[in-house]
Amino acid sequence: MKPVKPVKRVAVTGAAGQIAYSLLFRVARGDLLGDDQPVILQLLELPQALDALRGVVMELEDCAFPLLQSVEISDDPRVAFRDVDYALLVGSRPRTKGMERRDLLAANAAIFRTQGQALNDVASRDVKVLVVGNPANTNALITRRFAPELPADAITAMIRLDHNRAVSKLAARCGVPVASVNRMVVWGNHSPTMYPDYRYAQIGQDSARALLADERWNRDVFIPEVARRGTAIIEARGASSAASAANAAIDQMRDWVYGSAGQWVSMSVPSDGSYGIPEGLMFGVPVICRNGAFERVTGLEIDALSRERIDASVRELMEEADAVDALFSAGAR
Ligand SMILES: NC(=O)C1=CN([C@@H]2O[C@H](COP(=O)(O)OP(=O)(O)OC[C@H]3O[C@@H](n4cnc5c(N)ncnc54)[C@H](O)[C@@H]3O)[C@@H](O)[C@H]2O)C=CC1
Ligand SMILES: O=C([O-])CC(=O)C(=O)O
Repeated sequence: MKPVKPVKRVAVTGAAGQIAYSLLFRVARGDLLGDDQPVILQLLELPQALDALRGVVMELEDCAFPLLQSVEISDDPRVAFRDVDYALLVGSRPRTKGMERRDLLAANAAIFRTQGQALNDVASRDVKVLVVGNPANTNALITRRFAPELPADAITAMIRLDHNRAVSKLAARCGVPVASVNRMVVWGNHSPTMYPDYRYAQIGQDSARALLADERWNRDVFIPEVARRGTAIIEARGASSAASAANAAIDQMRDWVYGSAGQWVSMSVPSDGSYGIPEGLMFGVPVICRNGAFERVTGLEIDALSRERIDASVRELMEEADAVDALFSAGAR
């Protein structure tokens, strides 16, 4: 038996929602932090969802997870975030048919301002925060803006679901196992402007692009279908992706904590100004995780298509950032 480590506190917001219904059970059984890491779950919900959340807690209890030390619930972020080591910010309003993520901006700006302030004031100084709730990149920008005392790289947004979708699609097209694909990149916003980019992808030791040599499939199938996959799932299921989103949240946070074993993974992180992405913008880029930190992959060539796609996401995120500025300067403070 492995030695038992000191307990870690994991906050999850939107804990009575559909993503959390997949996420919490996997965190409690060790999929996030490992099978020798005891956890305390600190769950945040809106007051009207606390009864439903009590039902979820009963189910967690009924699993008798050996690693789950306790579960606390609250409708106050200053309680739910106290001393947390990891925070998964899932709670917000999901997009429904016909809505784009930008439509959700105003409602969510207030939520992520309050939660940013609470993290700033009461979370562990080493906290790692992953924003899942849409519009994820801009919600993360707001969280970061209101948590100025946390380290610059403490807050990331999720683009791992798009990364996983891109890996899966490329593997299927090439008829290879997903595990043989490395160096996939998804740039930009978690929205239809994202840019899934397999120019550097490897299948085993080989270049995917050399193996595939199908630029038409790239432009007409791969990029649009990965970018619109969330919409396709809403249309098919009548609800937005949940189990795959929870899985991606675990993948992104686990790699951040324990490392990506030399693999490139995509994460939305504050831009350092490289690749022509304005500094500070929360933008999907390739990183390698090691020693509890992410390192941006540098020096990739940006060709004409890549420039066009990256610039589209930059424009969209700049517009969202301007809209947030306008909201806060119009009295939301
Ligand atoms: N970044 C990504 O790749 C993905 C993001 N999403 C987004 O994740 C979010 C959650 O999705 P679902 O779980 O399906 O939604 P859901 O509607 O099933 O659950 C959301 C939960 O959040 C709660 N909530 C709302 N405001 C809150 C607040 N201020 N504090 C605490 N809890 C709050 C609600 O009461 C609800 O229980 C949505 O914004 C969705 O669009 C979904 C899939 C992928
Ligand atoms: O599209 C949505 O609203 C849900 C989502 O983010 C995804 O599945 O990628």
